[in-house]
Amino acid sequence: MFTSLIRPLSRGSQITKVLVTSNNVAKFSTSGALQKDYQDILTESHGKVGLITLNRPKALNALSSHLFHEVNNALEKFDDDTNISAIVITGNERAFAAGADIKEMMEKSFAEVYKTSFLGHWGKINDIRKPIIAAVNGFALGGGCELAMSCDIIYAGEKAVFGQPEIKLGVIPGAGGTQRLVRAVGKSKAMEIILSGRNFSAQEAERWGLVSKVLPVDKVLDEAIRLGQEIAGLSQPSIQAAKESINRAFELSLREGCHFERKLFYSLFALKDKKEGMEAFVKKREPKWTDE
Ligand SMILES: CCCCCCC/C=C/C(=O)SCCNC(=O)CCNC(=O)[C@H](O)C(C)(C)COP(=O)(O)OP(=O)(O)OC[C@H]1O[C@@H](n2cnc3c(N)ncnc32)[C@H](O)[C@@H]1OP(=O)(O)O
Repeated sequence: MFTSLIRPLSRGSQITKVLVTSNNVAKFSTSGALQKDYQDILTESHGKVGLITLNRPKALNALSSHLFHEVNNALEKFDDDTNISAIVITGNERAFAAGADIKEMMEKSFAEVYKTSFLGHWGKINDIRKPIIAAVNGFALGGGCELAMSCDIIYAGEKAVFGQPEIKLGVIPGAGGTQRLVRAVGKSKAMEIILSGRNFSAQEAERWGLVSKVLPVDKVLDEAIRLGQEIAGLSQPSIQAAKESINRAFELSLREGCHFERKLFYSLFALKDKKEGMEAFVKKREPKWTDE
């Protein structure tokens, strides 16, 4: 049996009708939305912003391998789509994602996860060139917190709950949690959170620098899309260069990072957009970006 729903969308968005079938396969009825059928996610475009909604509500968006393969597929499609300049990943009001799917992992042996490189596909998100914004409401636990931290910017609803509770399952974070959390909040806080497995609030996450903005629950997605649209309105080669350079800060020494940044800065002088941006400033007019 088919049920239909119209998502409330922000200003300037395309209206997309989502048909949810009894086996939870979503189809999109307007042009501009992806034609690919997914089972565990929904995808839409809002102008130049691609939106991925995790959609396993009964399991609090637990990250099964299947769901994550779909996320990777959608991310790669948006990254290759010249009509898309920024990507937003969200869940629902109850959960962004309550972690990796414990029911899927429960029976897996060491030999199996090792031989099949169980989390091998997790790193694909790090190769996406376009900015990714996480719009987090509800639980962002374990792999859900790691997914949010793999995004470039996190906006959180005031009731969002973050945490790395893996220690309570007899394991440790496995998708970058021990590495990204310590870089975001420092060693002492990261140790406290990961060794105790205790959750923390959106307000704490903002205070510690993990989250860039805390918003009312019903405003998080709209604001994330609005930020994506703001970014999409700028020169895209510069946006991608800025993202690449900021991410290098996690891997290079300060000296190497500044050297890398300088080279990228010089390279942007080859762009028409550099000439346009500077000329527009001097002539006191709005720039017209061509992304060239
Ligand atoms: C493929 C990429 C994966 C990369 C992973 C990298 C390594 C990551 C490891 C992890 O993430 S381990 C998991 C960490 N997360 C948790 O430990 C949280 C588990 N969930 C909870 O503690 C609770 O569900 C909650 C979030 C505190 C909410 O509690 P509440 O009482 O409100 O709801 P529940 O009845 O517990 O849940 C509703 C429904 O959802 C199912 N569910 C919730 N979380 C998961 C999960 N992580 N995996 C599988 N299923 C989950 C839960 O079982 C319920 O379903 P039913 O049992 O009623 O069918």
